[in-house]
Amino acid sequence: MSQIHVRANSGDVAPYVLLPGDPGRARFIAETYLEDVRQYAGHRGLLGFTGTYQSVPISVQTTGMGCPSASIVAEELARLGATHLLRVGTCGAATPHLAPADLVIAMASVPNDGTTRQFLGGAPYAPTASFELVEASVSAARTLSVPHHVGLLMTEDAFYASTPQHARHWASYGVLGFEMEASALFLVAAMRGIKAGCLVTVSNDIGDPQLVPDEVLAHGVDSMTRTALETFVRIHDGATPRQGDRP
Ligand SMILES: O=P(O)(O)O[C@H]1O[C@H](CO)[C@@H](O)[C@H]1O
Ligand SMILES: O=c1cc[nH]c(=O)[nH]1
Repeated sequence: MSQIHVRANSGDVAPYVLLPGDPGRARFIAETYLEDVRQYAGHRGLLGFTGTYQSVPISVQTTGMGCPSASIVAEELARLGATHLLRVGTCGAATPHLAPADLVIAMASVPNDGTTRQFLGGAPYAPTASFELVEASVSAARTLSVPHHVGLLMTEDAFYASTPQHARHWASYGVLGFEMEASALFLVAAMRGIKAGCLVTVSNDIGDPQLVPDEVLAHGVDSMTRTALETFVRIHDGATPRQGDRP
């Protein structure tokens, strides 16, 4: 049955789904890295594509910006049979330790957003990435020689509310970068019994409207995407019995 927002049917979406916020990035990833691609959704600009990477079926689904949209997409993907969701996004750096286009592999995200608050009724909760996805992402980044940081993000609603002072305050608690979807993806995945992870590349400093130069960000998106695809290959290979494995 087609979902209300992600207008796809069961069988359209692969178990492994990359989640960019930006529909342009979804199309770019699908057309650049996947083979045998077909677009399965486009309603409301939530472009979705399925293809293969090294023979592993993989989808790329736009989340849109912010937790309300990302939580809808995650819920509908779970209903469509997705088992592993891996965000491929951008973040604002909270600390000078992060350079432009650096890769961050999230372990968890501070939920400074209204969507998780509504789901949880205000109860305290720590939205956390799947260890399987974190471990496979770190391993993939190491193999591909992609420099990376592993740690805490903050998810927020109001892009323009954050200031450098706010960022430095949260950096003193270990927050590396700010973005707008991870907390809801981690929570919805936990509620649905599926796995979620989040990779982000640094597009700017918090409170600084200056984006990193296009060619630098393109390099960050490429490194992040290759890391994400290799992550899914590892998980798929680990889950698929090879010849000689015991039944
Ligand atoms: O580049 P994406 O994946 O959209 O991610 C970040 O960029 C948007 C804000 O500019 C928010 O969606 C934020 O999370
Ligand atoms: O949420 C975000 C994403 C990228 N850059 C920011 O400053 N904030």
